[in-house]
Formats: sequence, C-alpha cells, structure tokens
Amino acid sequence: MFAPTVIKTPAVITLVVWLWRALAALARTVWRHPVACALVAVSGVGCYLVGWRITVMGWGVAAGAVSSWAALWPAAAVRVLVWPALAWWRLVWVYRWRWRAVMAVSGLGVTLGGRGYAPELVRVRCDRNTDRLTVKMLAGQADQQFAEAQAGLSNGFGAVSCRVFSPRPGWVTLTFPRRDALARVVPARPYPDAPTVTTVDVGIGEDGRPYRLQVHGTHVLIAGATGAGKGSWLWSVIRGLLPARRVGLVRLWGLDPKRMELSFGRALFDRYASTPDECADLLEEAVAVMHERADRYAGVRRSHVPTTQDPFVLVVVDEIAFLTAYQADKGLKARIGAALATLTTQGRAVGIGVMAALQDPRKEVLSIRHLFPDKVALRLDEPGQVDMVLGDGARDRGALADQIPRHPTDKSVGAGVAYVRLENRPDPIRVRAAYVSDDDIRQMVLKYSTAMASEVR
Ligand SMILES: Nc1ncnc2c1ncn2[C@@H]1O[C@H](COP(=O)(O)OP(=O)(O)OP(=O)(O)O)[C@@H](O)[C@H]1O
Repeated sequence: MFAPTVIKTPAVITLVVWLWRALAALARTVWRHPVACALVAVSGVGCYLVGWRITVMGWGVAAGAVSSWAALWPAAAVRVLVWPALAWWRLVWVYRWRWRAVMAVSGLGVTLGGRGYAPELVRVRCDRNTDRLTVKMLAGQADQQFAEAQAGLSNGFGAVSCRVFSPRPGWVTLTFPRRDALARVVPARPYPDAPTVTTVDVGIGEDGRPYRLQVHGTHVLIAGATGAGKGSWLWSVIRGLLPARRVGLVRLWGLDPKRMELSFGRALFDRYASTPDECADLLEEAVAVMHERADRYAGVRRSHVPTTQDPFVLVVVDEIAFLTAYQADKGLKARIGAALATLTTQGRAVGIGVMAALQDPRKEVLSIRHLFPDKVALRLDEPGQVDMVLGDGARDRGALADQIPRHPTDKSVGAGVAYVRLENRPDPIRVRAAYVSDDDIRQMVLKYSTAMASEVR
C-alpha cells in the first residue's frame, strides 16, 4: 500500500501565502475600483490628519463643486458619473450575485477534481441602453460555447437577449440590452452639414447613438422580407449622400426593376434604369467606367479618392433578384450577372460601389451574395436565412433577424430594424434605419434635384 509522506507546512510559509493573497486582492480591488478606493483612502487620511468634521465639510464642498459641474455639463456628467455608478451597481447586484450559478446552469462552468471553475467576470460597462460585460474565458473555452448558451445567459440575467463577441483570444464580450433603443420609429436623419462620402448617418444603433454606414470602398447587400423596411435603408443612404452629390463628389445610379421604390425619387439619380435591357446597359456602362479608371490608376494609385473629376459612383439596385433570378431572357441574365460580378469584385478600389436590396437571400437567387463585404439583415422569414445573409455563425452570435417583430396592422413595428455585419467587424450590430417617408423624398427632390451633368468619366 502506498501512502504519501505528509509534510507539515511551517506556519511562516502559510502566513506568507495568506499575506501574498491579501496583497494581491488589495491590488486587484484598487485596480478595478480606483474611484471608490480613492474616496475611502482620502476620507481615512482626512480624518486622521484634520479630524472627521473638517473631512465631512471638505466632502460637502467637493459635492457642491461636482453638482455645479454636472449642471453645467450634464452630458459629460452622465458619462463620467452616472454610467460608471450604474455599471458598478449592476455588477454587484445583478451579475456578480448570480454569476457562478448562471455559468454552472448554462454549462459554461466546469468541475474538475471536485473544484468548480467559471469564466471570470472582469468588467461591466453601461450606456443608456445596454450592459456590456467583459469576460475572461476559462482556458480551453471558445466563444462559440458562449454563443450557444446565449438564451440561458439572457434568461439568467433577466435580459431579453444576449449578444456574444470575442474581441481577442481568450476574452468575450456579452451585451445585454436593458431597454430597446430601437423600439420607436427614427425620423429621417438631418442632411449632413458638410458633403460626406465615406460614411453616412442612416439611423441609430442599439446604444441609442447615430449609426454611420460605410458606403465608399465597399458594397452593401440589404436583405429582408417584404415590408421589412429595405426602402428605409436605401433612402437613408441616398439622403446622406445628397450634399456630396450636389457638389459633384457622388453620382447616384438607380436600377429599379420593380419600378415601385426608386422611381419615387427619380430626379435624384444621375442615371436611372428600370427595364431589364436598360439595367443591363447601365451596369455595363458602370463596368466601362470602372475599367477606364483602372487603366488610368494602374501604377499610379491603389485606392480611390472622390473628386469632381472622379466622383464616387453608387449603383443602387432595388430587388436585385428581378435581374439575377427572375429574368426570363437568358442572354440578359448572363450580361447582368457578369456585370454585377465584375463590379462587386473590382469596383470598390476605383470608386464604384453597389448597394443592392433583396428579399430572398438563397444562393440560387443571388449567387454573388458573398461578394458584398457589408451585409444588412432586416426581418427574415426563417432562422436559416440569417446565416445566408450575414455569414456562418451570425445567428448564433445573436443576430436574431428572424425574430424581429412585425404587427398585422402597424407596419412600423420592427420595420427598418436590422443586424449589420461589416467586413472589418464580424460581430453583428443591431441598427434601426431612419424612416424616410414619401414626404421626405418629395422634399429631397425639391431641395436636391438640380439639373446636373451626369457625365462620369
Ligand atoms: N425605418 C422604418 N421605420 C418605421 N417604419 C418603417 C420603416 N421602414 C419602413 N417602414 C414601414 O414599413 C412599410 C414597408 O416598408 P418598405 O416598403 O420599405 O419595405 P420593403 O422591405 O422595401 O418591402 P418590399 O420588399 O415589399 O418593397 C412602410 O410603408 C412603412 O410604413
């Protein structure tokens, strides 16, 4: 029988270990809660040096100064005081309190050798609408496991949903909405003060702040079931580009095979096509512009900067499936398919972008959907369609586009709400596009449909 030797640990070693642990815990507490620790330390030193009465008076004066500052700069005060205080409160009373139990029940905690291990909750940050938790995963864990447990996590912490994003290996960010900033209709965004081309203010994000979509140097695919609000995305982008169009930095080319959407603002387009023949011709013209620019740029520059000579050309296609899938004329279909594939593979470097709307995201409807770097998924009919639009794993990461609500009579419920997956940011973001009403489009036409040269070199 083997019996290991029992060595008695000397008391001094035990004391050193305890002391070391206490110091480490103290350092960790100071690092994580510097403000609270500073308050305690300053109060202690004050009481010791000048007595508690003067210390309390000192705090009264400081509180008065902070209140005046908050009254003068309320936005800064909310950012610096309110959100950190709320984050601390929610860390202590919501998340830390239930952390180990929720981790264990949702299958993210493990027991090894009789000892329980759980991912470490490192930080909670709050804004007006969401709580963002920074979590250090257990060694050997993957963010995929958190994505699979998202329903359990949201139930466990009393949130309606949970989104998972891994900013770097070993770490994961969990986003829990506290209230839905996107529940209300967003009115059309104001025109930009200065002409802007690169990004456009299209609506608001889940954090309640304006959301800017990049349109230059990319291609955007907007997919959604009928009535999901694809029009509001198209028109919000067009609206944001109008000042730049006026000064000649942008040209808008519209392809409107349904003739129901873009025709309403026909005068805002430098080039417009609706019949399949016209659409094929216009796309081939865009390809010709692309080749001409590529010839000029070859060996001279590698990216496009919008100028009045070489403006950014945005080809807006409403219901692209009419051109790619439902087109009976095989010759036209092939021409259109080839032109679209050429534009989406080579156009962005020379300042030609494609923004296309689509109802049915299946591959047989749009075989080139993977050529669009940035994707927007509005309300979709089936869960399987989410990954078709946004890419593999997007739904597991919280892009529940099939669960965006709809109402039998109130069309505005959930309309315009979408999950956006960008090329440079793979975690889906929830955004609501502003609603550009028919009146808004009429005003846009009145304000911006000045006669313009449509020549684009
Ligand atoms: N961003 C929005 N906010 C609120 N309501 C909206 C928004 N976008 C659209 N709606 C409402 O939803 C209705 C349908 O919108 P829209 O026509 O843009 O959908 P769609 O996806 O283009 O549909 P279809 O493919 O059938 O043309 C609009 O008439 C409007 O009432």
